[in-house]
Amino acid sequence: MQGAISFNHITAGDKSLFCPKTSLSKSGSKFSGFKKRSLSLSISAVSQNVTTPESQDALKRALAKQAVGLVKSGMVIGLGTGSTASLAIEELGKLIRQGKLKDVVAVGANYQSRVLARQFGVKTVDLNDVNNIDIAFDGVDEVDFNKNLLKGGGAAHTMQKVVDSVAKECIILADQSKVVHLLGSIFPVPVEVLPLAISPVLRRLVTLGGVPEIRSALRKDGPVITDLGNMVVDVRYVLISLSIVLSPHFPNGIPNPAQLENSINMIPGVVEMRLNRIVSGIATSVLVAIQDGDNVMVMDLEDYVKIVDGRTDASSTS
Ligand SMILES: O=C(CO)[C@H](O)[C@H](O)COP(=O)(O)O
Repeated sequence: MQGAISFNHITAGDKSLFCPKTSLSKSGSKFSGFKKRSLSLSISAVSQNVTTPESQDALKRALAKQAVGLVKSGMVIGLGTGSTASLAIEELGKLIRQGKLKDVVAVGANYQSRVLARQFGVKTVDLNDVNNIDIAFDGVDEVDFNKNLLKGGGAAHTMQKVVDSVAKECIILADQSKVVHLLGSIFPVPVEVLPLAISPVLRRLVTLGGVPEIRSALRKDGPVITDLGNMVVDVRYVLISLSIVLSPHFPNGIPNPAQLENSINMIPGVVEMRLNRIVSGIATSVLVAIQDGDNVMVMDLEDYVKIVDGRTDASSTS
């Protein structure tokens, strides 16, 4: 059947999870311990929209469970920030409390992950106390089909990038609402900036074609100040909507994330922005969770893209 892909059915706890037959890990051990049976997935699953916060939470929970299933005793784990990474920390804590994992320590990228780790019984160490990180888990605001990542919705991207890049393996957890054709389609690009350099940086961002806005805090007057004491500027690339002429399907978004990341990170006063895929010891894996009727499925981004491509072919031939 065109657009269909074969999956293994994985049962984990009280939820039904699914994953593709392809392994996510070079070690090939990712899905050990799960019960498998075969399943055929219709392309209709990827066209469903995640519309309720409840269904999105279910996808994030499934991603979290899948991710911590990769952890082995004795590992050093990198903890990202955001609601998805927080669920992974909670699930990791459960496995440690149940005695299924021993001697696991974690490096939290930010205050949020360190606080949650302590709350859920995950021992934390400083990044400077470890020689390497075995696996890092992190959420994402947008991910494109080439694993380019737009992060920083929680103003935490600078240290996340450091932790993720130190990790031998970095697993990005994306519910299906996060997968986009072009980065910047939904979210602005967050740039962490030294407060004393804010004006010159804003001017340079404008010359690069962006429309920058200093991020304001919600429950504090004035700007968001990051864990590192800096400001965050959110940049929209409305001018890039000129790409509508070249690419009518993607009226907005960033055609070349690596180039834009390099240009912005070269501006003096910019601490960090994060668009480009992470190049670490082992290539980043992106797990995507999708809703298929009552079931939640978790798969590699590559397999998700295959399904989307199937949908494209099917509609273009109908
Ligand atoms: O980059 C981040 C924080 O700076 C988060 O990973 C990103 O915002 C995703 O968050 P969530 O899992 O809550 O959707």
